[in-house]
Amino acid sequence: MMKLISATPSPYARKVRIALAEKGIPFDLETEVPWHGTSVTPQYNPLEKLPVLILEDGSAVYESHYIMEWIEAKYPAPPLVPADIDGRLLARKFEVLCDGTCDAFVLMFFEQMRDQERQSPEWIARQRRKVDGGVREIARLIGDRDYAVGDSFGLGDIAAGTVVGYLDVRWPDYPWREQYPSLAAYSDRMERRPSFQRTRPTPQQITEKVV
Ligand SMILES: N[C@@H](CCC(=O)N[C@@H](CS(=O)(=O)O)C(=O)NCC(=O)O)C(=O)O
Repeated sequence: MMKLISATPSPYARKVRIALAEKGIPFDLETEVPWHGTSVTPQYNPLEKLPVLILEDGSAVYESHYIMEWIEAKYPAPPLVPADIDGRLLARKFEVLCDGTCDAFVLMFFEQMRDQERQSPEWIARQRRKVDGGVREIARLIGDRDYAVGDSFGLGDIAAGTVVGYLDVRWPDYPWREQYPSLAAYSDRMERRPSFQRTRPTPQQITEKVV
């Protein structure tokens, strides 16, 4: 059976977990803290990042957007991207926008883990601007739509739903719900899907020095 290396808060890993659940693909979940010396992630990904999908032949598929593309290519039914090229491209654009928003948050999160006097306020402000801009654009694209792309659930919803679900867990004070009530209602609808309910993110304790 395939195995997915994951971490409890990871929005990137949650995308893959949701896709596998929506397609009914069985897999073993291996949860770890990739920041700890005990992490097995580097054995499978030279970039030392999870998620990593380990195939039955032992080979590894890594980088969440590529794992999502791999899953869609190998297990096309039910589709998570539209058949039309513009719909497919828009779904991928959502994933780029949402992954990038998470990336900026992660950079800010770890900068703020540094001793106060070693933190760069300029760097934090730059990353915060990207998180604000990313969430603003996600809210604009979603508007008051039922789904991110077209008229059915898919990759765009997985990407958008996981990034705001991640902010709820990692940055509970971030006021995106007050700023974007339609996005908040959309997120609440997504979180009612069984694939989202089974993959709710939770914080992890990082006990080793990372920065
Ligand atoms: N672009 C990567 C980002 C993955 C990523 O940053 N993973 C984190 C864990 S989490 O932030 O998703 O919880 C990681 O493994 N970090 C370890 C490292 O960067 O060395 C993807 O989309 O898969």
